[in-house]
Amino acid sequence: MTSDLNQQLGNLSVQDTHSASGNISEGNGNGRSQYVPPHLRNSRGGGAGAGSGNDEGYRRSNSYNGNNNGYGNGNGNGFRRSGSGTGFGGSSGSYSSNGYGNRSYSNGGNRGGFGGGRFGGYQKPGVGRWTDGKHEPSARNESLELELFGTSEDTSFQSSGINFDNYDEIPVEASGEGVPEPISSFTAPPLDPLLVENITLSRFSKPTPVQKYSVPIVAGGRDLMACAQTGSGKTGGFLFPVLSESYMNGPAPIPESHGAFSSNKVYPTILVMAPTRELVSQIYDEARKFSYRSWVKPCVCYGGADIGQQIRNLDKGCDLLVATPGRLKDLLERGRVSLANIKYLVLDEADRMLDMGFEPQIRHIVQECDMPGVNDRQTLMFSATFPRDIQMLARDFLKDYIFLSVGRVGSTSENITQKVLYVEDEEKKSVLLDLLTAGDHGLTIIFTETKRMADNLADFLYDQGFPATAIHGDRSQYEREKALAAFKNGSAPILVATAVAARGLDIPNVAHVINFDLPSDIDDYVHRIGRTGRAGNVGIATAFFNRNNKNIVKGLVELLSEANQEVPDFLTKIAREGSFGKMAPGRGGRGGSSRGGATRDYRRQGSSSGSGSGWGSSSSSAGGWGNSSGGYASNNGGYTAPTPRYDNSSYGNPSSTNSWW
Ligand SMILES: Nc1ncnc2c1ncn2[C@@H]1O[C@H](COP(=O)(O)OP(=O)(O)OP(=O)(O)O)[C@@H](O)[C@H]1O
Repeated sequence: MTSDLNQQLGNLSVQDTHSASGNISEGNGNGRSQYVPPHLRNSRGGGAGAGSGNDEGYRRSNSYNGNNNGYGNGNGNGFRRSGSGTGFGGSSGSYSSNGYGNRSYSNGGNRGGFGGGRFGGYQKPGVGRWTDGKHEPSARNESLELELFGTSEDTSFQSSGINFDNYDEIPVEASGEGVPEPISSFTAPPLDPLLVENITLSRFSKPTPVQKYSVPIVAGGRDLMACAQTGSGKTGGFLFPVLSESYMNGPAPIPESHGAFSSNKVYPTILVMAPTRELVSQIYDEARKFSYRSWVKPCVCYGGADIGQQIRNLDKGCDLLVATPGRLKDLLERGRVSLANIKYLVLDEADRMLDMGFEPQIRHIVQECDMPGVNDRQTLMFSATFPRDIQMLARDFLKDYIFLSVGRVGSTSENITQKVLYVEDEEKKSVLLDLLTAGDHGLTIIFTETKRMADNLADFLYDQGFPATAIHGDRSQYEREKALAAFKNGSAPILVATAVAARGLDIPNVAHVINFDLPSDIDDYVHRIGRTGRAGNVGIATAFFNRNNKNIVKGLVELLSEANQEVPDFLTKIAREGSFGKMAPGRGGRGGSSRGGATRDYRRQGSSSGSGSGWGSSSSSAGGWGNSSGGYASNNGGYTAPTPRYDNSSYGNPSSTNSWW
């Protein structure tokens, strides 16, 4: 695949030139020679047979009502998520909502009959219980297993790739007092046997580095801030230990002050917060797998969806709540959720949540509601990037924590072959078409900076005969789910996305990520390209760079170098051009210097790492780049210190007034 790309890029002749125009559309001899670049169409008297032949002709409005394009509708299921995986707890209407799993019936702190005797012995398939201080897993259920775990042939499930074992080579740094020894395999003990069975059903044969460390850290009662490369199993990194411990220890008793029969309120043991709907849905799907047959019932809540339905699902019981902060705040205000029993608080993509302006909601949820204080819960933060200022903020949420970094903080996986092309804005569509035409890369995600451009580009590609769909914050939840489903099932193998799809999404077979527009923050680049090259699979990331992206050039050069990727000459040259002190700080800007030093465990700044693993000195390349108190990089490269880069007015998703997403 990589050699295909190289050949393809060679044909494009854009690597080392500042002008990619002119001959790109001609003479690549790849079977789409009739294609005329859109920006040249008028001058050439219209399209030569490809697509609609006019730039104005992007037929589709934002509404995407689905009847003019066949976007992914080949499967006849109307893009609805299949019942599997997103059933919100999925029980049929036959359960009464009161008391089903309601811990107010528990006895002496033990979870009451979750599906147990209170229903004449009926136990919902795949749902265990905690009775009299003991965990009673349910019997196995073949059809549910098939739904949750699929088969090894099923390509809609991510399987680990040829480079999976290479994760073991990545240097790990764990700082903090008393770091426990990592585990080396999924065994019981130390893991709970039921969890090990579920891991086996998931066809995971050995833990990734972040999982190896997180299991004993959490088992030892410690808090954790974990930073590991995209696609390296962070979700399991928090789910495995918190589920395992929960299976062994059961739920906490409901505080007496809450009354014995506080109906209509759930008391989850585990709370996972993440920034976007798609991500919380995905975490929920994973939680369903690993909580199979256990007493732990997962639920998911996010904005933009019917809150009534979510409340009805909560009423059926909720032990592990996965939520976006905005919706959770709403549910807390309505008195439907109590956090009094939280033993484990997980913040996934923590830096992004703060970046998006979620900090007030998160602080409210964590510090001003009824959640146990920092000393009475365990708190885990996970991301592939941890800017220094986010680490500083974490001081309020974590206690005596272990800072774990697998590889250099914010680094990209070597499983991703990165290419940077110099492409002027007006030439991007041409180059994109040639890239898409020249290779069959499987599923491709194309990132744009604005929602408008995402729509525009999806329409353009569609008109050019490329089945594309779009996902961004202005689309309804239904449209977003529909687009993702069409992308996943391959009926629209090109997804044009804004940053809303940049984080956490784990879609099998994404072979190519194209940064049509580069982000203004290098961390965002790291997450975007991380949609490919996951779980040891290989992938390609191509970026269109021009002088408008100068603000991230230094971070980009550093990233490419440390991931052993080719650094094009034009990039090195621009990076040397010297005026960077004035520019937006890119990665380091949210708290400091450049990529290197600013992002290690801030508690150890200036000390040596002690890992002896080539992890090296800390703040090597500050270079007057950024400043330690700097604000967020704004879209246009200026500083706008206190303002969140994204407005989160609706579901914690950037608002429609902000054209970014
Ligand atoms: N131990 C394992 N063995 C095999 N596959 C695994 C293992 N752990 C996780 N995976 C798979 O690897 C893929 C990536 O995992 P995950 O989504 O947790 O990555 P991540 O580190 O959270 O990435 P991101 O930073 O993008 O959120 C998933 O498909 C997951 O099922």
